[in-house]
Amino acid sequence: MIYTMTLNPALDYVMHPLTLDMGYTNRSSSEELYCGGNGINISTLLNELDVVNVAMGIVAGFTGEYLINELQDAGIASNFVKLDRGYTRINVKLNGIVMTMVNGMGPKIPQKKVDELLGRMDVLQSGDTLVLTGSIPNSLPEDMYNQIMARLAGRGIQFVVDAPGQLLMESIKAHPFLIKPNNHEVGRIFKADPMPETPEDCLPYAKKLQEGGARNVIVSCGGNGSLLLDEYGTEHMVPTARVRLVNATGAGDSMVAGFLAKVTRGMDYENALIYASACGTATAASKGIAKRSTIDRVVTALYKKMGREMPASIADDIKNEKARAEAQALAAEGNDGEKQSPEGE
Ligand SMILES: O=P(O)(O)OC[C@@]1(O)O[C@H](CO)[C@@H](O)[C@@H]1O
Repeated sequence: MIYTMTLNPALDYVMHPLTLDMGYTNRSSSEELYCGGNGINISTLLNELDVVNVAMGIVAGFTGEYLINELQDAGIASNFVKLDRGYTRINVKLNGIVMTMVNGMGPKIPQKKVDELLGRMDVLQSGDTLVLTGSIPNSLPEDMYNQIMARLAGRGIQFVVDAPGQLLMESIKAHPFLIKPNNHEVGRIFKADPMPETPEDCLPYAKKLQEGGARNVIVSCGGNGSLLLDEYGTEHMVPTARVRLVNATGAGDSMVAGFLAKVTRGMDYENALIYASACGTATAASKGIAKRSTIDRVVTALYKKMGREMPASIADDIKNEKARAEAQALAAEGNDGEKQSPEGE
């Protein structure tokens, strides 16, 4: 079973301002509200790929209630500790000509709620995967991820960490199965000058992260593709399919979800990376986290661009999903027909 941990979840309020003038009232042309926070995005995409998972974390207030209800409606199992005060943050994403984000700080978390969360994690068993991702609220210790991994150490649980800067460097000491920084994060960690932009540029830094303890290191490089330095020392580099950018929020999380969805079902690392890259691109081309139909389209385009044959398991999956969607559309048409018939009896 895959568990995702979001210590500081959010509702992502995406606004589309036509202009953005600091110091003036700006008007948005449309808005959307999504459940967010890295772990929740990963759970959402795993669910889209029919991978059963549990979203864990800490929520508060009316925004936390909304989040839990939305996850439930989407069929995602959740196990969140509820705070007695405060509210889950609302992160504002201003999606104009350039993307500007203002992420909230999140509620204050008392120690007794941290203890409750740690206690709930005792359900994890050998063979489970725990994804630790996203920022840690100010009121929690900086080494929170390490505390969690230390508590669960020796139980045969695989850890995946996607965290910024020092948090990531601390986490790799626990030998996580996978980490996934992006090229800029890697550049900042190692004070690289110039910034690494391509998978090739990132390779020396991925090696350092592996030397520090991480087993598999994926570095995403936006439109320049991605790199996986796997635990056997093999380097995999994959380009990105070309799409029209709609909203990059959650693209990195979608990569992690796509990779896990495939490796936990036994796929080799190279093809899992290609699939992961397609999931990230599909989300960048979507409003919110990508739907299955977009992922299937992007993954097909990416294999074509690479001039490679798609593994049979992915091709079959796409065929089955297409047949399911067509059957569903037909059934819906049938229902509409019934409703429209004026006096059916
Ligand atoms: O403030 P953090 O925890 O660093 O990042 C949170 C966040 O920006 O990351 C996700 C995208 O990865 C969004 O859903 C969410 O708003």
